[in-house]
Amino acid sequence: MPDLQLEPIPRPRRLPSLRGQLSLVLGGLALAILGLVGGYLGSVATDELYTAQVAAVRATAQSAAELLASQLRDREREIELLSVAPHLTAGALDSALVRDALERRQALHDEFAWLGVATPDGAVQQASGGMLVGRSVAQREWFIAGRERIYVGDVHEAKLLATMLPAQPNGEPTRFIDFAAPIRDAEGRLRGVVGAHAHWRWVTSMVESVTRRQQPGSGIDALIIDRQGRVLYPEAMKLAQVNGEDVLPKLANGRFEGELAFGGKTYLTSEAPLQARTNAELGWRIIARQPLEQALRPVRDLKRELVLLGVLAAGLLTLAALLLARRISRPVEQLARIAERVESERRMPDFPSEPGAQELAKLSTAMQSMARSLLSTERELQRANATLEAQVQQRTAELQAANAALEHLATRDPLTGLHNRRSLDARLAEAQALDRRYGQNGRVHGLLLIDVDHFKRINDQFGHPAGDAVLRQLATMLLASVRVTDVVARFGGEEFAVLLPGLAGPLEAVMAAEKVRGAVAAAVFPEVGHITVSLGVSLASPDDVDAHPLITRADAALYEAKRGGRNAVVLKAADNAAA
Ligand SMILES: Nc1nc2c(ncn2[C@@H]2O[C@H](COP(=O)(O)OP(=O)(O)OP(=O)(O)O)[C@@H](O)[C@H]2O)c(=O)[nH]1
Repeated sequence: MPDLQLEPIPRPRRLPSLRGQLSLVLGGLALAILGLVGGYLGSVATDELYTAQVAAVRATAQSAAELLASQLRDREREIELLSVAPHLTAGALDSALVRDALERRQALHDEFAWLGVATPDGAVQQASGGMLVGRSVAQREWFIAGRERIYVGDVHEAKLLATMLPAQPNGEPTRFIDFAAPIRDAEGRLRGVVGAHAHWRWVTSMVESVTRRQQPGSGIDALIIDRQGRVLYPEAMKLAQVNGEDVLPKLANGRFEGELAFGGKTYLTSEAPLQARTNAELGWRIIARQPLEQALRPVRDLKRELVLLGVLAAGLLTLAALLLARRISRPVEQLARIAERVESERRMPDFPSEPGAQELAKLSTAMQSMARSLLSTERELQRANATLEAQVQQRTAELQAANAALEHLATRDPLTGLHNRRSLDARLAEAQALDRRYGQNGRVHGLLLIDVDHFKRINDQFGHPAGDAVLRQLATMLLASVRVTDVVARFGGEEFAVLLPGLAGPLEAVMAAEKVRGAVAAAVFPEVGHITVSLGVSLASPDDVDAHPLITRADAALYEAKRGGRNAVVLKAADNAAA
């Protein structure tokens, strides 16, 4: 199987988290949409509000103008009806009936300060409260006009009546607007003039009632200006204008419309003409105005509310974006953790049962299958590894045993189990090397060569197997007679050798040889009886180039022992050694 070298997985560089990116994108998107939609709706709404404020100001001006026009027309009709009343068109103008009629009218309409009738030359004949009776009104505008037609006159300060009437509660001078109509008899001849003075306060209170109806705190007020552009109402502006102040704005198109500055303050302004429905051709204009600052307050309030709402919505959207991002990223993070656990714990973890989305479910299933396959492959590999290891151990043991057997075969003699000649040669070489290295302390190794005396006869007399048995018993005896550090070997045929390492001198070697000789001579060999051995002894010499001279010397010594009569030990020293 080829060795799979896997590239190490590169560590990813530090990236922003999926959750962070999702939050940023979703939150940013939500905020952008909110900003666009909010901005658009805000601008539409503020435009609408501004238009509504303009409409409210215009409606105020128109309402006040219509109310005034209708009320003036009613009073005008009242005077006209009075002028055709039977007790005025016929009968004496100074009768109590006339006065009664005038006072009834006054009681009905308390805005009338004075009602009276005058002769065609201006002498007052009868009047409410008897005021001005007998006085002349011939020079008064209302009288002059009233002789000809139905008249509604401009506002003016009371002259003759000023002292007769109670003062105005607000301290303003008593002002009137005048109504007059000619009194004619059945033939259409002028019998006199009926006139009435209505309080100016009645007019202003009508305007005030309209402005009062507006939203509290709206700051809408109204002005009345006459044909010549003089302010009639309110009183403070009128006085300021009389004193030469520039109380009215400069008009570009002659109309009080739009944003105009009154005395340094900007107002949203609209005007309505007092419609001349009957003979009232006063030419007044009713101007409604609202401080721009107050007109724009709802717009500002709306903007502030929109901003607050926007911030709140942005907060909620951001929260929603965070939650959504968390909902999307959590299963992914969970799967990543599971993958890490598969790697670290090497077991199948629990996968989420509800991954949250179809794609995530697919990913989860794919990861499960991958993890299962990986873990199962790994387990198989582990099993195979374990089997392989056991096999390797077994094979190693077998190999070691075979090696040992081989070693035994190579180094041991099959009949006796002793070292064979090859092994002895190796040990002799080793002993020589050791002597060379550590020989300074005088210790040397020696060699015994042991040969059974007349072994041929044993074979001949008792048979070859009995000879083998003698050889095996001899091997056992040799092993028992020498030190464990000595090496006993079968040298060949019926000849044995003993390597004696670390000898203090030749005597020690001879003693070992004698011990062997004596032991063999004393031993009884089954079937064969007694036998003897001859021994040649030699000690290694520093002059020996290898083991061969040592063996030659031992062999020579053995030969001498045989020749000397057998059952003997002969030492053969090296040529340079002392015998
Ligand atoms: N039974 C048996 N005999 C062996 C073995 N190896 C050698 N021999 C015999 O040992 C005998 C050795 O005889 P010789 O060399 O003539 O020496 P010997 O009879 O011992 O006489 P001396 O050594 O002179 O005392 C031969 O007859 C060999 O056949 C063996 O493994 N088993």
